Amino acid sequence: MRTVIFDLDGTLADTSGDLIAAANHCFIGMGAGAQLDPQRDAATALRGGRAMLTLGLDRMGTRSEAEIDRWYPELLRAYGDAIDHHTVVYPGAIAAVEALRSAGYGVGICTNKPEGLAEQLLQSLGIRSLFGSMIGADTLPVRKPDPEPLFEAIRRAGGAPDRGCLVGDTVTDRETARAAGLPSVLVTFGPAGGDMATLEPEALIGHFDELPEVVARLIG
Ligand SMILES: O=C(O)COP(=O)(O)O
Ligand SMILES: [Mg+2]
Repeated sequence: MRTVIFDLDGTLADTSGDLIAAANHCFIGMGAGAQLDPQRDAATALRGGRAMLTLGLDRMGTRSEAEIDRWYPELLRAYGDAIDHHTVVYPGAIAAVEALRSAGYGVGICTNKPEGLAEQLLQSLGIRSLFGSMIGADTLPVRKPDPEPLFEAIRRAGGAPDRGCLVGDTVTDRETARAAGLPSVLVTFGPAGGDMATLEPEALIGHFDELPEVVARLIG
């Protein structure tokens, strides 16, 4: 079976608002006040918790790996407590996934969010059952850009590892697909959308309406 694997943050859903709220909770806990702005820092948020802590601690002038390690668990805890207050699925994402399923493709998720939080978010958005597989950052001993989580997401969705593609929003997704020898589709509707073309993916989409046709062209 041909399979389409999706990244989660910044691809299927705009999770930046809840991620930034969790990071700002940490900076307030450090006594420094909110450091990240939901609009201006959205692209950093979509690169994950450690990227947000790095940026905020840089602004405070107190960045260290030890401080990032110390606050990362608290960030995840705060995020899990309010995971779906601001988060929205991108326009057309559900319809595109349903169209791919109807056309006979397997669909799954490969994210660098911890698996438990990714499951919680997908459940609360009501979209978990659309996907035949879900591989998170800690599901396997390795994470993206290692190709193995992508291969495993394809296998668990019932597909063949040499007949799939990855839809994502960052250089990490591009590198994962390249390492797997599979085509990537990058979305341009997110906060870093303007930079996607420089990564030279096999395809770019500005709206999910374009995805079924692009997938058919790339993997048949
Ligand atoms: O949390 C992250 O590091 C990014 O998550 P993603 O892989 O779903 O974009
Ligand atoms: Mg992403």
